[in-house]
Amino acid sequence: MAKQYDVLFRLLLLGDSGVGKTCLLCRFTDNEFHPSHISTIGVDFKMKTLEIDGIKVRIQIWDTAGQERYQTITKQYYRRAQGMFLVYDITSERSFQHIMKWASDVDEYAPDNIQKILIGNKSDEEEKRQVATVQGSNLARAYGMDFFETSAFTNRNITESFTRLAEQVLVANKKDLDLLRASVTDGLNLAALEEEEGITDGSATAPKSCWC
Ligand SMILES: Nc1nc2c(ncn2[C@@H]2O[C@H](COP(=O)(O)OP(=O)(O)OP(=O)(O)O)[C@@H](O)[C@H]2O)c(=O)[nH]1
Repeated sequence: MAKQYDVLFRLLLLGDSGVGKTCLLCRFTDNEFHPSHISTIGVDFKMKTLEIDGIKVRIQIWDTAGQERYQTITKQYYRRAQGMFLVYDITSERSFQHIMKWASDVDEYAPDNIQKILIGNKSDEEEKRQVATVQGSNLARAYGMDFFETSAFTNRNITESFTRLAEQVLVANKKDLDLLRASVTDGLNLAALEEEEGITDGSATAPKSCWC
């Protein structure tokens, strides 16, 4: 059967509990938003296929629990990720300060060539803002990351930020991609490699299905 995609990448959403990781994912994959906060337990994932430069990129996006008690579980997922979203809530100074801790966890547990993007979510809540846009962009610059202010509520910058991270991962894995382009069979294809490793099912540790 013909493949539905050329490459498969794994991205992770990290950040404090309540910053909106699940909502960002639901908005991106299902274009839905729900106002209640049901904390993710462990990890869960959703998939979406994008076409970038003629390449069909299947992205598996892992939504991790922000709560401290799940950190031992969630850190086990860092190792096989190619890209990370570090998410804070623009109405929570505390969640912004914690980005440094999330970034240092990524440095410790993720692969060296991991791609990162900083997200300041809930940009629709301007009247409650505690973190200025310039603070976000300065931090992103200090870490060498791109930066987006998003709103899962209004759909602001959602497709843009997911597409940007997927593009960065593509560029970072250019060598594998060149092999993919050159290959005449599916044997060299990253997606096939992932399938062989049996990771395309939804068997997460303690799934909270996206309830959106
Ligand atoms: N106004 C506004 N509210 C949002 C936005 N994104 C998420 N929320 C709300 O913030 C709360 C938490 O959202 P979640 O997506 O469940 O947060 P989370 O980061 O996944 O939380 P954990 O699973 O506990 O780590 C919910 O009440 C959402 O409706 C946004 O862009 N704007």
